[in-house]
Amino acid sequence: MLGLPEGIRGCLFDMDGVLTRTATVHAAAWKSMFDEFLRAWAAKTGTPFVPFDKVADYDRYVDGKKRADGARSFLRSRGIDLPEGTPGDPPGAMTVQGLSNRKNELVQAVIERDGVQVFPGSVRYVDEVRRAGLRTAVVSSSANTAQVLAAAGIADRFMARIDGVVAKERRLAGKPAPDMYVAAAEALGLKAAESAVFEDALAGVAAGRAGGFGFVVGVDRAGQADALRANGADVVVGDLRELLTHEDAR
Ligand SMILES: O=P(O)(O)OC[C@H]1O[C@@H](O)[C@H](O)[C@@H](O)[C@@H]1O
Repeated sequence: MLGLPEGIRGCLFDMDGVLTRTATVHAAAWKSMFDEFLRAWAAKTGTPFVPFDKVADYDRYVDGKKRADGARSFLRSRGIDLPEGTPGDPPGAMTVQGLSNRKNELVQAVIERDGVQVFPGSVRYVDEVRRAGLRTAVVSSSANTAQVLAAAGIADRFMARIDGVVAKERRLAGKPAPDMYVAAAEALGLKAAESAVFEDALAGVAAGRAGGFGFVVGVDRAGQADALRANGADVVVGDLRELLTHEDAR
């Protein structure tokens, strides 16, 4: 048993923090990039340097969102209005795109250096889902999704992938809008009501609720179970293995 309601025929998995241990890599990269920037900004404007909080600021403004959306959202929280710039801006330039490029440089360096670890309970769960004949997709805001899935060795477990690259090509709104999840259900030939969403980010469970999905599973890796519920999770687990009955989980 998969711990899902009757009528669910497909599972839509977020990647960073649900399938792979990469949410912490992203959080650390956001912190390095923003702290470099905030120091320079404080010096330039003669204001105090207040560092990026890897837990509170990450969860509230950045987690689960497309890269530039996360950058804009955090800067807005500090009342900082930077020009948008262009995707070719040098990493670290004082534009939304320049800061986003710097963050990506840091993430890619860590992934190349350290590789990618999976959550074994999640891989086990995906395997049980497939064994039960349900369809599977990955829905990640990350433009590095293909690379991360390949490095983790789990790419072939998913029938569809809607990620940051696809969202850009198809002009899909990012999480918390439901559009990426809706596109994934469509790619699997399913209705939202027949699909379950698996998410560790507040923006992600909000997307699941907004899209009217059949079930939204919040995966609590950061001690934010109540916030996951408040934003749209029907159930919250610490690890996907908890959804399996004892028999399956052996
Ligand atoms: O910068 P990338 O790899 O395109 O990823 C964008 C976002 O992808 C999300 O999956 C992560 O939760 C965020 O932390 C990350 O910033």
